[in-house]
Amino acid sequence: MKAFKDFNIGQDIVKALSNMGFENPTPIQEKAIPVALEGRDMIGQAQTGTGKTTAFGVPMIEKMDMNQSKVQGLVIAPTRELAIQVGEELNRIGQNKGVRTVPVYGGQDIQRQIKALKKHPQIVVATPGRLLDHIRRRTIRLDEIHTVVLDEADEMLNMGFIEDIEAIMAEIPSNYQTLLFSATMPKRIQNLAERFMDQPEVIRIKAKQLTVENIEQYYLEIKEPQKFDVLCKLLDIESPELAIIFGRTKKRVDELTEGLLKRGYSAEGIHGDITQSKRERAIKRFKDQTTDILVATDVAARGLDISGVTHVYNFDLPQDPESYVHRIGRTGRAGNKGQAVTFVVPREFEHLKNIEELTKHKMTRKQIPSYDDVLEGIQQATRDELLSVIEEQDFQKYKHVAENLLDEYHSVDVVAAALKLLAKEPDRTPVKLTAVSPLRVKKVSGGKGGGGNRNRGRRGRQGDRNRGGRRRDDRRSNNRGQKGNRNRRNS
Ligand SMILES: Nc1ncnc2c1ncn2[C@@H]1O[C@H](COP(=O)(O)OP(=O)(O)OP(=O)(O)O)[C@@H](O)[C@H]1O
Ligand SMILES: [Mg+2]
Repeated sequence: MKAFKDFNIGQDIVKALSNMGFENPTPIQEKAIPVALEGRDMIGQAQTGTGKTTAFGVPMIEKMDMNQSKVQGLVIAPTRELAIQVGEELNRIGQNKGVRTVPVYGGQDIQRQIKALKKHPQIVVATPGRLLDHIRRRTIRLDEIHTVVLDEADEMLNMGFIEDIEAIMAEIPSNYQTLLFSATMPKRIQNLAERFMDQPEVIRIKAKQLTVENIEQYYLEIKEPQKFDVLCKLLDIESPELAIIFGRTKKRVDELTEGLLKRGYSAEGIHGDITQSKRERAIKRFKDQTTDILVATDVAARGLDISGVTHVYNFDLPQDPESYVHRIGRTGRAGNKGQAVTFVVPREFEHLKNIEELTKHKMTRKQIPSYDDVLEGIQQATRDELLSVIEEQDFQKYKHVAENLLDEYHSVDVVAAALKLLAKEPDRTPVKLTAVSPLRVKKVSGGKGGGGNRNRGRRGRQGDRNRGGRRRDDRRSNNRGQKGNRNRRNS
C-alpha cells in the first residue's frame, strides 16, 4: 500500500498529514496527487467522503513558494460553510510548511477579510460572489496565482456561478493549472471543462455505484401530511447520534425546525436567508454535538464533513438526482457507516427511479413504523443509556438505596421501573407544516453543454455582494427555530 511519504512531496507535508491521522492515501489521492503535481489540468471524480479535499490540497500546498508574498492558490467553492471547512483543512495540511489559507465568503465582515488578505496568505478559498467583490475593490490580486481548484464544480454550474467564475478566471494573467473536483460529473460539466481547461486528465475512481456502499439507503412511501409524524417516529426508533434532515425550501426548513423543537428534539436550521453568524453557530453546535439535528436546504448538501452524522433524512426529495448523492454523502464518510431515508409521495416515484438510475443502486423499501416499533426503539435506546451509565461506574452514591430497594422488591420490577422513568415517551404535540406540492417531472436537459442550462434565479453580477451560499430555494424566511441548545426530550 502506498504511503504519503512515497509521493514527491515535502517532509513537512507528510508530517502534517500524519498529525491529521492520514498515513495512506485514499484511491483518489493516490491517483490525483501525482497528476496534479505534474502541473496538468485535471478533473477528479470520486465518491463522497473519500478525501478529495486532500487530493487537491496536497499538490497545491507542495507547490507554494514560501519566498513569494502574493496569493498563489485559489479554491472556489459553492457555499460559505464549505469555503470555511476547506480553508481549515488546507491550513492543517500547510501547517508545518507555513502555508496559510484564508477563507473569503459572503456574509462575513469584509473589512475583516481585507485585513486577513493583507497578511499575505498563500491560498484563498472563496465563494464566487465575495471573491469578485474583493477583485473589484482591488483587495485581492490574482496575478501570481498558478493553481485554481473548483470544488463541487458541477454545483457551481447549477447555481449559475459560471459567469462569475469566468470573470474570476479572466483576472488571472499567468498560465495556471485548473483542477476540478466533485463526486458527480454530469456531462455538461465536461463540456464546460473543455472551455477553460487545457486537455484535462480525467481521473475517476470507478465504483459499482455512485453512492457509497456503507450507506444503507431506504425509501419510504408516504403522504405529505404524514411526513412529520413519521419523521419523529423514525428519530425515536433510531436515536441518531447526529442527523441531517433536508427540506426543499427555506420556509420548510424553518417550519420543520420549529416543529422538532416543539416536540422536544434538539434541532437547528440552516439556509440561505439565515444570517451568516447564525449559520456558523448552528454548524459549530452541530459539530460539537450540542445540537443533534441539523435541518437544512441543499445549502448543506455539498462537501460538509461532520463526523458523527449517522443519519440523513430526505424529508423532501431533492430537485436533482445529483443532489441526492451529495445529501446522503453527509453520512458514511471516510469508511464509516451511515443510513439514509428518503420520503417519497406517490406522485414522485419517477424521481425516485431517476435517482436510482443515476446512483446505480436500488433503495430498500421501508414501512411506516408502527407504535410497537417506536416503543421497542425507545426501550432499546433507554437500555443503551442505562448500560452506558453502568460502564462509567459513576453511581456509587446510589448503591445503598439500590440495596434497600432490592431487599423489598423484585429486581426485575425495580429495573423496569427505572427504565420507565428514563424512557423518553413520544411527544405528541400537534405540529402542522405547510404542505409542499410534489416535484414535477422535469424533462432531462438536452445536454447542449457549456451554458449552464439550469440557471435558477440567477441575478446579474451587480450587487451580488452578499451572495455566497445563495440557493435555489425561495427567498422568504424568518429566522425562527434558532434557540436550539441541548434540549433533549424532556418528558
Ligand atoms: N488519507 C486519508 N486517510 C484517512 N482519512 C482521510 C484521508 N483523506 C481524507 N480523510 C478524511 O476523510 C473525510 C472526507 O474527506 P473529504 O471531505 O475531503 O471528502 P470528499 O471526497 O471531498 O467528499 P465530498 O464529495 O462529500 O465533498 C474527512 O474527514 C477527512 O479527514
Ligand atoms: Mg469535498
